[in-house]
Amino acid sequence: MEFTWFKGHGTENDFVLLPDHDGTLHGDLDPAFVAALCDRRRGIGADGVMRVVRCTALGHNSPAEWFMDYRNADGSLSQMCGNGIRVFARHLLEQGLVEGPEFPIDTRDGLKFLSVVGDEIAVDMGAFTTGTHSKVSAAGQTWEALEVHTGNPHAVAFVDRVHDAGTLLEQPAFSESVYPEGVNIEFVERRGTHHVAMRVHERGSGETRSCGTGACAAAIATARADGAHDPTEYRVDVPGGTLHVTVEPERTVLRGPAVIVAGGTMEWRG
Ligand SMILES: N[C@@H](CCC[C@H](N)C(=O)O)C(=O)O
Repeated sequence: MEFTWFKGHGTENDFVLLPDHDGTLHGDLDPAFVAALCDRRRGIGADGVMRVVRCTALGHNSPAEWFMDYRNADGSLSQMCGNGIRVFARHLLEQGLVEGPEFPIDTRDGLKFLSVVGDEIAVDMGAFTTGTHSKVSAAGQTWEALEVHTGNPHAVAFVDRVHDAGTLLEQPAFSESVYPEGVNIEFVERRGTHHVAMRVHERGSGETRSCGTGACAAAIATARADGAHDPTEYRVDVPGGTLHVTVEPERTVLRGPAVIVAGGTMEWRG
């Protein structure tokens, strides 16, 4: 198989982009191929793959021209990726496929609005919901975690130090009755006023260096603990850099760096 590909990241949450403007590639993107592509030893290496496809090619009647078809490193689908969509937006801008500085992109979680803010890209993530508390465990410790949905499911646990979560090489334990479809788990440490640090174990990808929907979930849980009602911006430090999340009563806006670092054509022989 021959592909055009690009590689990009947002705070080191990294992705392979596969342009498939007219939607001919879909049948080839089986989970085993995606997992091989994302493998850091036998593939290009990434936390996820994004197929860049026109909404019309999918038969979607959308105000957006482009659809982000997102897959995790194990080949599973997710509804939304906050860093991925910002990298996807950078790709569209660099390739002249959209006119900036503001434009929509469609996702499995619906339409998202992107904007260029200086060197960074922001995404209006839209509505979120919070739910129940349940327990998560890692490195021999157990914490209460708040259920937050930012397009995909999250469990947010406040810890003394992000280091307390241990190596995160294994899946932290979580409540399968609360999260029957799996969950992204954030370990969040308070650093100061409107400032937290976060590590994340992502559903379908393991520990990653950042997670945009996770940063929003962490900021939502922190705003809730702070009793914040007005729009409040939180700084979220992740191992791969820094994200900013504005929490409003009905929605969040995520902002941070998003870059394309390589691209070319490949003949896949894996
Ligand atoms: N890294 C992403 C989230 C990707 C999807 C997630 N692993 C899931 O399965 O829901 C982000 O930046 O939001």
